[in-house]
Amino acid sequence: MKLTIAPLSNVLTESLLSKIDNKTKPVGSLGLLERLALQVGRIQNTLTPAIKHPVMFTVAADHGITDEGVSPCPTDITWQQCLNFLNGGGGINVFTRHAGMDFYLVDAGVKFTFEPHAKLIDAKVRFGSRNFAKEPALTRAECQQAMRNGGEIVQKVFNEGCNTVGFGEMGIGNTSPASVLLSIFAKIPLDETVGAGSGLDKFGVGHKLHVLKTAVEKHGIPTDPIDVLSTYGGLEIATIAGGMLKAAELGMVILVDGYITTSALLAAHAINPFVVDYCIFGHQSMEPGHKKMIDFLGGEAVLKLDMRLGEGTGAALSLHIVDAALKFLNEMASFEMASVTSTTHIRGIEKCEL
Ligand SMILES: O=C(O)c1ccc[n+]([C@@H]2O[C@H](COP(=O)([O-])O)[C@@H](O)[C@H]2O)c1
Ligand SMILES: Cc1cc2nc[nH]c2cc1C
Repeated sequence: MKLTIAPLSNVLTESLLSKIDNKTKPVGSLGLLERLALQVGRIQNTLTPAIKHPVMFTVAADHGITDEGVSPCPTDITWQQCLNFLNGGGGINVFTRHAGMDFYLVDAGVKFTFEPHAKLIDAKVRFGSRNFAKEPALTRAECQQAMRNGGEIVQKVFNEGCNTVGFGEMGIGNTSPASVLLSIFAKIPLDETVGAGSGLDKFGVGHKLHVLKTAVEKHGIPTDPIDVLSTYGGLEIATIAGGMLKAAELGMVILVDGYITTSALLAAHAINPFVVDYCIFGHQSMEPGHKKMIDFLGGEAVLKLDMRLGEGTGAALSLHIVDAALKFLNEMASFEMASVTSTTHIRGIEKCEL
């Protein structure tokens, strides 16, 4: 994979900060909205950033590790939910419509043969990953193919005028690979990364932890990030990682969803750390490891809504806030325009009395 991701330029940082500080408000009073406006302004290298033709990719795949009883859900739910998405009835359909985002379901490796559909992108590498309790989940070639596929789907929407891409996923069992990736990339013991996923009880979580520990003892910890992703990852995770790297290379804004999507970012970050500069963490999921991922990557979540659905739902919801951040930057009056006495020379909350 070609790696030409530029770190964010500082050329406009001072001008953006001064534009933000000159809005008719106490300095810093729009909090995270100010940080988002600055970040997107720097990503797009403009004082008037804007979201254009935002697209959500919900990437789906099945996981051989479900043979070990690590999920409370039947694996058929993966393909059944995919059909639900294609019919427009999933949570992600509702929230992408609400956010004015285009939606695509990407089949990276579902154990099902779908009929062609306008909203379906066929990027199937194989019918599910292998059971990594027994053998590596993917070959390196399969993993790299999935990453290339992710890059290609992003390139296509970019060519069509999209500058903001959201990633979400669907895949029964995929909190297991996500927990292993968190443990390996952030160097956190598995005991602290494994959680309930889609709803395991404490005995189920104990079993999942045992399965994952045994698997990591068997295969060890590869030094190359693509080998980590091949051994323990999944096809949707690899596809998303490749998509994120391409989106950053193209200077796009990346909306990151929950636990599994962020595990893909951990892999992408291990390949090129600058990818994170382009990422907005849509929400902080209820899966306890998600906060650890965001902290490790030095990010902050836009929303905290006690959600743990995945699909891209948290990323889609966060677009409203990102949009509001860009609107204040573009539309709010400056002190000069509104003939309001400027307080921008006053730094520190205690002195900002408007
Ligand atoms: O996005 C999250 O933070 C999240 C947290 C827990 C579960 N999920 C969803 O639940 C499924 C995986 O859960 P599990 O228990 O089967 O590993 C998968 O389809 C995910 O979209 C998603
Ligand atoms: C119904 C259902 C919907 C989902 N969406 C993402 N993961 C899911 C898991 C289940 C079980």
